Amino acid sequence: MSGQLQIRRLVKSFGGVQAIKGIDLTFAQGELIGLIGPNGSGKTTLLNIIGGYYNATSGDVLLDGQRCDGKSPVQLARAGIGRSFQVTKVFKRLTLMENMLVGALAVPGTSRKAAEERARAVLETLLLTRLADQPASSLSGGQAKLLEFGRIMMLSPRVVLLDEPFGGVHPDLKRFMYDKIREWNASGVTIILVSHDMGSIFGLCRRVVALSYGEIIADGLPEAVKADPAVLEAYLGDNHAA
Ligand SMILES: Nc1ncnc2c1ncn2[C@@H]1O[C@H](COP(=O)(O)OP(=O)(O)OP(=O)(O)O)[C@@H](O)[C@H]1O
Repeated sequence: MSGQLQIRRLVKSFGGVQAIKGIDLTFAQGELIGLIGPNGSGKTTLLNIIGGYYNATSGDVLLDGQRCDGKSPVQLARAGIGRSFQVTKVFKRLTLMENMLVGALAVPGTSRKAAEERARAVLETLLLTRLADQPASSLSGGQAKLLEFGRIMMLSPRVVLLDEPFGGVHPDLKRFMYDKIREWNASGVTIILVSHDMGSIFGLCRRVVALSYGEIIADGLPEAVKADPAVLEAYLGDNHAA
């Protein structure tokens, strides 16, 4: 299994709001794509559909030729899709260690002992060891982001979907996350990064897709997208026009 994603004529409506308006995109295995756009442009909705959390109103998403539809987090983990959320979704009443094991143990053939050892090593790199046996409800926002990132590190992902992964994270650990993202990418993992932190997007990604009101307004090399008049207009609106 590789990690190729194909999005075809995708539409997502919430009542009268069309959040995604019929978009087509193909991401090759091993691409590291930055997904940008002003607030409400459809970035999180697109990740939620790719990750199986929302069903599309029409159109489809294929992962290595197979539709990914309405799957549970455990099924997603098994399929090799790692995901972080804009509003973190850690299991608050479980300990950090238990959180780390949830997805990892869903992968067939994983022994508990090996998973625990790996989880301890990952928690250590994220400076969360002393909290391993605490409930996740005790974490700060930045630490919860790190725990989600750690859960992805427990899988051997082929696709990683990151929605604002750096919010509130200490700069040293942010650098660690950058390194890990580059390492995943170098080993052929397909990564989609949604972030309002343009330094991260333009520092990490070799392809940037810009959305506005549910449509693709630019798709290409970071420098070209950054200078694209439609992108400047979407972000700056009337100020830019003036
Ligand atoms: N569950 C929902 N129910 C109703 N409307 C929704 C829902 N989720 C998203 N929307 C609407 O869909 C549109 C796209 O929202 P989305 O959260 O995908 O944008 P975004 O680009 O991720 O924004 P932000 O940068 O603020 O996170 C918005 O108009 C939003 O209000």
